[in-house]
Amino acid sequence: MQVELLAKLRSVNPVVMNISNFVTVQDVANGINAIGASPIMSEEIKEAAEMVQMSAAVVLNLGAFTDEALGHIRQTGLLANQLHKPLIVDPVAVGAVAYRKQTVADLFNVFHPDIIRGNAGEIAALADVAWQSKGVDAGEGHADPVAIVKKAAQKYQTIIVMTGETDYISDGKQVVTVENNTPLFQLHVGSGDMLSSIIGAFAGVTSDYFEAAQTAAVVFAVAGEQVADQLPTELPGTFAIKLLDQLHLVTPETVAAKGRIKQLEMD
Ligand SMILES: Nc1ncnc2c1ncn2[C@@H]1O[C@H](COP(=O)(O)OP(=O)(O)OP(=O)(O)O)[C@@H](O)[C@H]1O
Ligand SMILES: Cc1ncsc1CCO
Ligand SMILES: [Mg+2]
Repeated sequence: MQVELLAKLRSVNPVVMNISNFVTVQDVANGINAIGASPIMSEEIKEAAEMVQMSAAVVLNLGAFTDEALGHIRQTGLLANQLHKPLIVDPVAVGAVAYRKQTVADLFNVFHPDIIRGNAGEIAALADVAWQSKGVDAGEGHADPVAIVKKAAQKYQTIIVMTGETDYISDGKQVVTVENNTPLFQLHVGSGDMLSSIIGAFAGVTSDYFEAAQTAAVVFAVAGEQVADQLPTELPGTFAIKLLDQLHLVTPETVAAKGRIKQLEMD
């Protein structure tokens, strides 16, 4: 983890292009803005080339796409690869809906994601590991998270961020964990979507995507934990508002002091 990346992000203010979902689009745009990057959302294929070109990173959220949108998603992913822009994919509910799993497999035949961010149910599904996903939520499973995240990273030759009570981040060889967090994240629909796009913001200011993914995960988790510490009880609405505030206020020094990030020993 390089906390200095947070200062760099804020000085560069990278443009992050998103194909988002209608459920969480506002939170995602505000999350990108609050951390110190510049969001732009797109729904039109005719602007894809120009918009990918002007962006520092591209995030494809597969939360609620139509058949028509798939052409745009496909083209944008392909352009991101061709123009060497970091490409982040959030494979929402890919463990719960077979159509989505097939769609993601088809998309990954067209373009290559540099980073995939999902919950345990989503990453287990991508890794072909048995798991009981539940809608957009992680659901239940017993497989070893370290094995899942490594298998997914190896299968797709990419960086995987698997979020949950502990976040697991792997490049297929190494695995890093982030233990900060608060259950309040789960009471706010779109916490994961926000993180996926914030990962894009970090990947927009470094060519080391493993580093970008780890730093984004720990910054986001520390900000959420700081908010939870200020609340007298579980207040999901207040949490959502204050999370935006804290993404803006959180400093590299606080993240360095409070971040519980560990590199696991691999055999
Ligand atoms: N049980 C938990 N306890 C604490 N923090 C959690 C827990 N589950 C997830 N988180 C944190 O919540 C954030 C979002 O991750 P999550 O796994 O919930 O994504 P998601 O399921 O895709 O969310 P969404 O679909 O609402 O966008 C991450 O920062 C993650 O670390
Ligand atoms: C609830 C929900 N449904 C489709 S996308 C979404 C937001 C979480 O990704
Ligand atoms: Mg999600």
